Amino acid sequence: MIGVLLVNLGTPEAPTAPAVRRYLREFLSDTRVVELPRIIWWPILNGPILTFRPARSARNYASIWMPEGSPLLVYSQRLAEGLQKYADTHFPGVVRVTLAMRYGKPSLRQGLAELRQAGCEKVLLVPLYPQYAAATTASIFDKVAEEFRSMREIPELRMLRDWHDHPAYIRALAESVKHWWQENGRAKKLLISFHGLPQRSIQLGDPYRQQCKKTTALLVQELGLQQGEWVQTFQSRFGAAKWLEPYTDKTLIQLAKEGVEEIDALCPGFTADCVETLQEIALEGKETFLGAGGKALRYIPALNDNPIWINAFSEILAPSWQTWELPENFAVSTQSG
Ligand SMILES: C=CC1=C(C)c2cc3[nH]c(cc4nc(cc5[nH]c(cc1n2)c(C)c5CCC(=O)O)C(CCC(=O)O)=C4C)c(C)c3C=C
Ligand SMILES: [Fe+2]
Ligand SMILES: [Fe+2]
Repeated sequence: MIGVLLVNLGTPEAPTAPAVRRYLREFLSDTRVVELPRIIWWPILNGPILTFRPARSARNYASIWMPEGSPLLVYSQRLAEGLQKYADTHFPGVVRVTLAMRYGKPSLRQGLAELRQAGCEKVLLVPLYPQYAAATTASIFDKVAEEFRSMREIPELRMLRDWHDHPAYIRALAESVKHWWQENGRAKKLLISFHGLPQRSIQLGDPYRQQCKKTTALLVQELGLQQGEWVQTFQSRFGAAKWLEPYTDKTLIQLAKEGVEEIDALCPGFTADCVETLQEIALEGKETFLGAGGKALRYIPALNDNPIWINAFSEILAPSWQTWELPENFAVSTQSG
């Protein structure tokens, strides 16, 4: 059996200040995420941040919480189920898909244990981030390696490091945007917003900005957009340091001032909708844009569990299954739906 371990960031267990505090404490204690010396960071984290941020952040989560739970978890889980169904149809008995979170639950330890119990000697680790950053992708790898330290027999491991320029990912994004335009109409401007990163991370060697740029270039080409019909930005600034620019919120204000009336917003770096897309862009971003004189900002949903994406993602993952010990004479086809 080949195990596919999908891993996303993690999310609070409830939209309440105590649950958000637990989540932020684990997340923001990761040295891959905040690269400051602990002697400087610890008092800031345990002082102002964990005192004031949980309540504000909990309100943001409450505004987007689903009956089934946090959108990030709900959509990631549905994606895992969709991929399992695909695998059961095209590679029966060969692939076991499960979801884990880097922070919180379901934990990476649980995910690895589940795959071991299912008899997977091979594990394909799939961080759910199309663009590589040390803060996200490498942090997942670190945690998996840490879990391995307490295991006698570790599985054979592969990692899908990133897929920022994979044709199937670009096609899925373009198709989902076109489909959305058909149903909802189309604004003259497409805002393409990625999660930000401190500028220092790029200076230290993260390929993240370059990969975001490439995703955008390929996507606008696939959509046939001309200069002026799109703009790429970075959102979710945190703390006082300089983050990647242009900032999404400042760009929204500037566009409104320039007389742009309608914007469609897409966040291609997020495979699952979450507080960063549903609250920060669809709610707060819209408020910012309208407050500056814009008329409409319409958020285009993330790929989530869109069947277009489940098929495309399977196409991205299948080569690993195919080349990684399938039963002999196993007929492989990823072409048919
Ligand atoms: C403090 C530094 C942060 C870095 C560096 C960072 C990088 C980074 N994050 C994502 C994806 C997501 N981030 C999400 C939430 C979130 N991110 C930070 C901080 C950093 N992120 C915080 C404090 C939070 C929590 C929300 C808040 O309090 O504002 C989420 C959503 C989680 C959810 O539960 O919905 C995602 C997804 C990427 C891709 C990335 C680097 C490229
Ligand atoms: Fe983040
Ligand atoms: Fe945010």
